[in-house]
Amino acid sequence: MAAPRRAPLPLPSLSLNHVSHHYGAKQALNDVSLSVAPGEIVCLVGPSGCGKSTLLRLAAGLETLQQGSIAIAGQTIAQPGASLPPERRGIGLVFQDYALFPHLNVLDNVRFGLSRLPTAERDARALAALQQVGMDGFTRSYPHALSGGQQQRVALARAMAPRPAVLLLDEPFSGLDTRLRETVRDETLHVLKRSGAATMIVTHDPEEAMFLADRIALLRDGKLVQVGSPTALYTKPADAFAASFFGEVNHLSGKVHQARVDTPVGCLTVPHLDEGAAVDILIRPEALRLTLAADGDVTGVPNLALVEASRLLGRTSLVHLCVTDRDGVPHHLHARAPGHFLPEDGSHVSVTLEPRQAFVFART
Ligand SMILES: Nc1ncnc2c1ncn2[C@@H]1O[C@H](COP(=O)(O)OP(=O)(O)OP(=O)(O)O)[C@@H](O)[C@H]1O
Repeated sequence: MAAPRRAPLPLPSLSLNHVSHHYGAKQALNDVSLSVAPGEIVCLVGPSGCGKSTLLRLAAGLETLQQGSIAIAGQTIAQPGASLPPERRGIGLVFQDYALFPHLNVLDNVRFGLSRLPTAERDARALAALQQVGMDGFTRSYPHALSGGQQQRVALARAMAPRPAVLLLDEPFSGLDTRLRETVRDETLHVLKRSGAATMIVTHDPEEAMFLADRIALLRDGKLVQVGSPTALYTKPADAFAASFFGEVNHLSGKVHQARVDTPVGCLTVPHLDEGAAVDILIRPEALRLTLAADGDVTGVPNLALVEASRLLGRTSLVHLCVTDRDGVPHHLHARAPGHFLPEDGSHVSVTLEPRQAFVFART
């Protein structure tokens, strides 16, 4: 019987293929391949200097491609020696500083990118884009009279008004204070999703990436470390760097014995690692579940820990613990408990380890 015919997968709106880039002797990107599907949001994250902005600038055409190729909707738009200029790529750009024209009002800022359309259509499109971001009440205002959040929304409307297939945003929220940033990025997420554009966002903030992204691309020293859903990067990190990048971790070390690794708070099974291998153990603070030990004699309490300090951090409590391994060596660990859980300094707790939030990697 013939196999059922499947609908062809849509072409990715943006694909970067084997892209490498040097600034003089400095290698900023090393063989990076990444694609963004229509309607998808991909966040580029990584520590400062890892090459995020360079990748975005290459996609935008603001940097000349040296190695690899870039395609939009399956058409190559850049390869070494032959590149379409930024304005002919069908890309919308939003930068950290919004880059609005100070001498143009809000409506004219948004109309700017629509010069090829008849006037009536230009106005209608610009207004529609401003409506999408809730700024249609400010058409006659000038950028200096707008707050940072309002300017950011106008910049987004300007980038979206020509209905580009690809939107590129470089640290779009970093100029906003914490409160405003949360509101604006929530609104932006919904606007971007409605736009249907393939969107690539550069951010150095892992939490922001987890909030916005359908997929996250984690870069380190110009190389892709891992690409996947926020859940995959958080729960199945590719290495110790990826595990530490998306949240605090406790670091321990150990050795594999009979497919297990012993820690002062319990055993972890590691069938994939070689017998005798030295390993790094990374445990998220929320993986340590605490139970108060009864007052008095605590001998025999499993995985006993001494409470050194505890602090309420709002929705969670952070408990500083001292645990002792089999050799009597003390280790300082952080545990995070939901809600209000503040055992007294000097008291004892029993610790249970949630293995899904603990990661073991062979030491390299
Ligand atoms: N124009 C340039 N000339 C020389 N080196 C550069 C240039 N632009 C970037 N670099 C270097 O290339 C590397 C990657 O820079 P890039 O700006 O892409 O990193 P990034 O991840 O965006 O960093 P940040 O988060 O700090 O903005 C860094 O080491 C940086 O110093």
